[in-house]
This record gives sequence, C-alpha cells and structure tokens, in this order.
Amino acid sequence: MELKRIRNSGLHTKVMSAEQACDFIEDGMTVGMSGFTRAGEAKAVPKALAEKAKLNPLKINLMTGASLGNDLDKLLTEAGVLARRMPFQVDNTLRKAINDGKVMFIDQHLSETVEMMRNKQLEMPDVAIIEAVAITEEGHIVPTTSVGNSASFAIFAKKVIVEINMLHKPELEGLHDIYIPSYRPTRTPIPLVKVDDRIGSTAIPIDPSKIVGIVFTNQSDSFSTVTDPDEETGMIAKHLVEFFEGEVEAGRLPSNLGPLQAGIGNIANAVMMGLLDSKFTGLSMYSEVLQDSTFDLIDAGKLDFASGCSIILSERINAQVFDNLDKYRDKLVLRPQEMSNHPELVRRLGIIAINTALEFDIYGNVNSTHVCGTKMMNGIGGSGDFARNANISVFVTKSIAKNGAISSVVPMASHVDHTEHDVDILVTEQGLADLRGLAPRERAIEIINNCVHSEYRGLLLDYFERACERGGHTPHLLEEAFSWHSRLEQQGSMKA
Ligand SMILES: CC(=O)SCCNC(=O)CCNC(=O)[C@H](O)C(C)(C)COP(=O)(O)OP(=O)(O)OC[C@H]1O[C@@H](n2cnc3c(N)ncnc32)[C@H](O)[C@@H]1OP(=O)(O)O
Repeated sequence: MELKRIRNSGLHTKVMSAEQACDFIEDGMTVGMSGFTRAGEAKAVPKALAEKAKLNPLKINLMTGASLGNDLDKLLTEAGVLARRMPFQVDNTLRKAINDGKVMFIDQHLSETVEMMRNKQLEMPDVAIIEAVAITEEGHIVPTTSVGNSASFAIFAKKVIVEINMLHKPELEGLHDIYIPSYRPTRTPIPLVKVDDRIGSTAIPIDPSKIVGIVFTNQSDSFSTVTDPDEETGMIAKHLVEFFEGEVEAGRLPSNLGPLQAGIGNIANAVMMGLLDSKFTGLSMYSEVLQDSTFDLIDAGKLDFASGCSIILSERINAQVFDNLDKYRDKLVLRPQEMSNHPELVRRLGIIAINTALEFDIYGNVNSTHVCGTKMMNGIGGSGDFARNANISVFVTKSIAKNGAISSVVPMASHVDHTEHDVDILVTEQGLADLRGLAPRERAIEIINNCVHSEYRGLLLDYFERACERGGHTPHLLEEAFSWHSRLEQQGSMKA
C-alpha cells in the first residue's frame, strides 16, 4: 500500500525511519523544509530531530515557505535546534526566542527567498525535507497542501528527504503547478496571463539520485484557528464591499473586481466572508494562502477560481474540502510562493491586495510586524509582495486593540513595513480612508476622520494640528511622535 506511493521502484530501498533520516542533518547545516501557513510541512523528521537534539545538541539554519503547524517551531525552539530561522513564523515560543535574541530571524518578502538563493545571495540548503503525497515514475515529488518554497529547496539542495504522508489523499496530485523561472538577466517573461493558467508541471522535477531517505507519516496538518467574523470585522467587510461597489459604479473596477488577494488571520478571512453577502459574482483569487472563506465563496457560487500556494482550513470545513477534492479540482491551483507572490504577476493581473496591519499612522505608513516597533509578531509574509505591486492596496485592522489600551492609528508608525507610497485604502470598523491622489496633510485628515476610534480621534487631531503649526510636507512633532508607544510600555495604555 505504502510503496505504491513511490512509483519509481528504484527508490523503494530508500525507505527509512524518521530517526534514521535525521542522520543526514548535521550541526551547522542549512535545512530547507516544506510548509506554508501551517500546511504541508514535513512532520516526522523535524520532530525526531528535536528529540535527537535533546541528547546530541545541534543547531541548524531553518528555512521554510512560511509558518509551520503541529507545534514544530515550538519543539525545535525548545530543543535549541534553531540558530537562524526564515522567512516567517507564527509560533509563541519561537516568537519569544526571537525577541529574546536567541534565534536570529530574517523577516523577508516571501517571494524573495529562493530568488536570493538562485543568485547565491543566500546559502542553498544542504538538505531539503519535503512532504509529499507521492513520488512519480521519474522520481519527481508531488507536494501536499502547500507548495511554498518546496520546489526550489528540493532543486537546490544537495540531499533530499521525502516524507510521504499517507493521510493526505492521493487525489491531491494534479492540483499543483510547478514553474521555476530561469536565471537573470536572460530570463523571459513568466507566461501567466490569467489566474487559472497552468504554466508548469504537477510534480517537483529533481534528479531522483538526490533522494537519500523516504519516511512514511500519517499525521494531519494543524487546523486553522481562524475565528468567526465579529461585529468589528463585519463592519470592516461592509465598508470594503461598499467601496468596491462604488469603484465598479465609477468604472474603475470590472463587475467581478478582478483577482483578489487576502492575507492570513481573522480579519482578512472575515473580510472575504463579507463578500458572501455581497452582490459580486464571478470572483477570482490570486493569493498565497487559501482559507475557509475561499471555499465558502466557491460553495456559494461566488468565486470561480482560486490560485494560491497553500490551503489551511478550520475543522469546520477541512474534511468537506479534502474529501471532495474532485468538486474543487477545476477551480484550484497551488503554485510555488515565488509565483503566487511574484511582483511581475501581481502587477500584470491587477490584483486587489487585502492585508492586515498591526498599526498605521496618520500619513498611511503601515506596521504589520513589530509591536511597539521592537517585538516581532509574525513577519511581513507576502503582504509587501502584493501591496507594492497591487492595482489597489488595502490594509485592514480594528481601530483599537487590547480593550482600547492600544490605538491602531498612531502619530508615527513605530516600524514601517509598507510605506505611504504602497498604501491606497485603509479600513477599520469606524470607516474607510481612500488615500489615492492625496498629499500627506490631506491623507491625515482622511485617516483621522474615517478610521480612528472616538476615544483617540481628538488626541490625534490635536497632534496633527500642532504638527502642522511647526510645518513640513509631512508634519510631525518628533519629540512626541512615539509618546503613545512609550505610554503603552510604561503605563499599559496609549490613553493620555
Ligand atoms: C503567510 C502570509 O504572508 S499571508 C499574507 C499577508 N501576510 C501578512 O500580512 C503578515 C503580517 N500580518 C499578520 O501577521 C497578521 O495579519 C496580524 C498579526 C497583523 C493580524 O492578525 P489577525 O489574526 O488578523 O488580527 P487580530 O486582531 O486577531 O490580532 C492578532 C493579535 O495582535 C494584537 N494586536 C493587534 N493590533 C495590535 C497593536 N497595534 N499592537 C499590539 N498588538 C496588537 C491583537 O490584540 C491580537 O492579540 P491576541 O492574539 O493576544 O488576541
């Protein structure tokens, strides 16, 4: 039964235990592992590595597509295995180790990791560990619920370990579209002009002699922890849907809006859920992570096609999707993250990008990553790949956090991931600010009037007016610009 999944019979001799596969990983190595937004990560070998490291300490540089599920980042951190980690994570234990300076974390645009490797600016993996549903007759690897960076990791690595996960349905085969761009500067345009174009192969093409170990596993991806929309996220969705309606009426957007991208998290998922009750049909997604909302929209007949690089679902919907893959087969494709997030494609397709901010300032600079400018939350992920190149770049957030102790709109963003130049629309439950074509002083008025919570609006207006008296194209009171963050750190609240 298991060996049937290894269709290249020459590789049958490579089957081994996860513990044996760990022997290929040595202290100081760079390891490239599958996994994107807690989907499709290799599961058994990293777990065995964490166990092994408790007796024989070792450190590795770990690169993935994005975040890992099944508490793997936690286990590897606790075992002291991680020297460096890139390019994204969402784990509490790892987050603490990063913020304590114990793990060096490189927070990177998700489309860039393998491009930098290709240009020898980043080290190539010594070993790649890739979760698969099968190995083909040619010895090529069929990924599972994410493609992420798996294809390039396997192509660049000296040695490849494959984890065949028997729990994933073989029907996943055919869902993937693996396209690897050629080397610069002689690269030709990426031949993708529609969201549903297929431009590559359904498996990762590697020389099978590089496969040094095959481990069988039987463990599911972690379920998404996305929560149901609440009153605030419902309002955010309502403001955005009304904005889209206005854009269509004004002839600035087609009636199906054009391809949509939505980031991770509760808020972005809730915004997409808001489209369920809208009049829009014939929607499409060109995104990275496909969450519950994607499949709810397909089931409701609203969404015709979704292109992504991973699928992460909550327990509510997981079985319904993966037990009925045939129903979705002609509506889905999973690509390498380099392709799902590629600036060339984001610009060409005219994507509407919807990502979540931690905070933004009165001029529209967005902080997606650093609490109070210093402590890493998750990482920039793909938000920058999309925001800079999108047709319309939208950032959403609740106007306050932590029961009102934090205003998400501040005088000056304490860390900037997306500059004012990359941000078109800001939405909170209070309303929507349309920043297109506005100068900084006009942007400030639009943001303060539409996005700020009533408890902070007067304070921000006062700051802005006093800053204007001092002058400047982008007026600020430098000695006060971070006073809200200092107050939060010292007194537990931004309130004066
Ligand atoms: C893999 C990918 O790249 S997908 C593509 C897009 N990627 C990105 O945008 C990456 C950056 N974005 C993110 O990491 C997330 O979207 C976040 C963290 C910004 C928001 O996450 P969401 O789950 O949507 O929002 P939510 O409102 O639940 O906030 C998450 C936490 O941040 C806290 N928070 C929100 N705003 C602030 C703030 N200004 N200061 C401090 N904490 C804040 C919330 O209170 C909440 O804390 P809790 O977990 O203790 O309850």
